[in-house]
Amino acid sequence: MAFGKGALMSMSRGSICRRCLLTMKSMAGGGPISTYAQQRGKKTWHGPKYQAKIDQAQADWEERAEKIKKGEIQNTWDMFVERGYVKDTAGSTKSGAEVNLKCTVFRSRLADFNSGERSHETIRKLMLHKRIGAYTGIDPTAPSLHIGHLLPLMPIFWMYMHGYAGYTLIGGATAKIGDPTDRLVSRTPLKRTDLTMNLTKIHYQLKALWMNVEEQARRRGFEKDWAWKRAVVNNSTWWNSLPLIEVLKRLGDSMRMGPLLSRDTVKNKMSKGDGMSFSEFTYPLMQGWDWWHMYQANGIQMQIGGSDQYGNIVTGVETVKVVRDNEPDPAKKIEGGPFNDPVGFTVPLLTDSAGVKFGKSAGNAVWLDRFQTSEFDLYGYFVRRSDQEVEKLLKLFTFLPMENINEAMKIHSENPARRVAQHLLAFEVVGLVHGMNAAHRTALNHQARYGKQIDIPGVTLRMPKAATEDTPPSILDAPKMDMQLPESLIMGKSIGRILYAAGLAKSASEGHRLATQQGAYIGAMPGHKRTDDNKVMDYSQLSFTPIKLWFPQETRNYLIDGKMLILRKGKVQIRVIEMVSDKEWKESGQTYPGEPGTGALRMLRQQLKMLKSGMLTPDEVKANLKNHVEEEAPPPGFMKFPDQDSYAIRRATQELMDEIHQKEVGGDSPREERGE
Ligand SMILES: Nc1ncnc2c1ncn2[C@@H]1O[C@H](COP(=O)(O)OP(=O)(O)OP(=O)(O)O)[C@@H](O)[C@H]1O
Ligand SMILES: N[C@@H](Cc1ccc(O)cc1)C(=O)O
Repeated sequence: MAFGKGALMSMSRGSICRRCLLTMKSMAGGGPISTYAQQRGKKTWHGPKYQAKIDQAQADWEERAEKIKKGEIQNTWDMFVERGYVKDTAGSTKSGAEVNLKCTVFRSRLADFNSGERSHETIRKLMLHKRIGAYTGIDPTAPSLHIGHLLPLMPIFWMYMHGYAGYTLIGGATAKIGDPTDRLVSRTPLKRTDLTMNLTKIHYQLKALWMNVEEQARRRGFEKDWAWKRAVVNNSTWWNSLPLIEVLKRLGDSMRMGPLLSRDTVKNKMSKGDGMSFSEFTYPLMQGWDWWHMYQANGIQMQIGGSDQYGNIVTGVETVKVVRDNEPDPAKKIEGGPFNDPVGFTVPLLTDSAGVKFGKSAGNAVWLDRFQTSEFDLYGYFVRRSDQEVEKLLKLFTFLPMENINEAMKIHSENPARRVAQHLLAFEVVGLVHGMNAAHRTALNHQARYGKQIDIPGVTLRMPKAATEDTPPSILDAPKMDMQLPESLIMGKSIGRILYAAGLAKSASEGHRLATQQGAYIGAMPGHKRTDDNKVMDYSQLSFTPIKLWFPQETRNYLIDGKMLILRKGKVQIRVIEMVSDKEWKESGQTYPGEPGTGALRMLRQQLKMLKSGMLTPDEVKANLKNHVEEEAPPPGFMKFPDQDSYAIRRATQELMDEIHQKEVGGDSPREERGE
């Protein structure tokens, strides 16, 4: 929240002390519009238009709080409790008593907070008064999110739809250490290329999820306004440039060893497990520092996690307060107190039928990546849930209002065998994870496969239009991101050919065009110059730089760990390419577009051979070629192949056409007639 003149004037009603003024400003502005600079009272001036937006957002928030108080709308926190999202809460108001309540205007609001009350109540009031920001973090220790991750993400998504800031964090830095929580044996260190692959895939998965959240918000009638804020962040962004001395001074001096050593994870791992490394021991402090970073930079005052994260969240609350209160520069100090203290909560753990936490470590994950768990299987998983748990899951995993859930459960109870509630749940989850088109398509596929009419309350199933060439590529139906390509291509061929082979261009020449027009990107440090030694992307932090037309031998400079290349076209078409030896490539039986001796060229030569030997007639050859030839009518005596740009293909086509001509009409071939 900035100190525009207008805001200051409108704030000057009553006698507000400076500290309360600051608190009030951050309270109303909160997540999206209050930053560390602003909370610590640094005056930033905005233009009148921007200021008007801020004032409007603040007025809307206060109006909303009034409506909640009158019982006209529900406090978001109460909704969380009602739907079963809240397991344990963290953060208390003890420091609230320290706030100086001299001013008259603000006293009543601050008085809402009682010193030492339960964090549950504090959060409720905080969410009433302040547009806070919240985050949940995920370490990219697997190549996909799974349905267990959706659980802490759901309250983040709900908060976004209700006007709070929703942040999703990828732990590029923390994944290098590995969270030791609840483990007796340390995690196997991730290979650098695996970490890069995982974080690239999870980054785009989260982006797709957020797009679907927007779709769900529209579906449910939430009106998006200027103050809504969401983000996908990676903690490598700050850890890669954070001096150790700053962490030790701001945090290390004040954190006491006693409480850290007495944590169950530490005690158990040391006494019953394989011991604890120093970096594992500091993991919760890293997570806490993440929170501090986003607290001061983005107004993120809340952290949400699965119930196994409770200890880390409690340590995080402490970390944020300690680092905040250790600010040596008085001008930068952020006030403590009920409006500014960090709070958090955990969601219950989603378990399988044997009561085991769903997750990658337990090996029972249901993945959100459609190439790991198909849309059909994800739908099927939710259709199979029992009658006892379906209502609970509808509350947790859908944005359906409670009235709709109650109504659906009523219809369900009339004939449970039809599994109406389960189909509603499956339809909504597939809609959230893969988009509404996928939800309709998958439900209809289920209907066709099992031959039973599916009834989903409030939904008329429709087959979505198939994507066409002209439909802009969407992140939701993007092809598989990870692929392999052989060394001879990556190390020896032009970048245009590589783009073609990776499926990012329709032909090698389009690949070249992309490279000359800088329409494609490579995973690399941004803004490098041709002479830079270190162009390679940091393996824990995704960064892109436009591809230029370079010599084939240049591509090797961009290989991550000598064997991985990341390419991007547009915003969402990504390929994470593992370079394999030519021998491995051959053994795998794969081919890539434009591969010498494969595809069109090989087929053309084969057909020519068989035509010449009389094994095939000209009509048979034409029929065989049909699928390979481009749609548009070719000029007479000529066939157009998609990758005709290649000289070899052009030549082979011509030879074949000549042979067909000779066989059909005899005499000279068109080429000979033309004297070529
Ligand atoms: N089954 C689950 N139920 C609820 N929350 C979960 C579940 N699985 C993961 N989470 C939460 O998702 C967030 C990220 O979890 P994390 O990256 O540790 O995934 P994970 O699959 O639990 O990993 P691992 O099994 O390796 O510990 C954490 O807040 C975690 O508590
Ligand atoms: N420790 C969390 C992931 C996480 C990482 C960094 C954070 O800031 C927050 C959460 C987990 O393993 O589940």
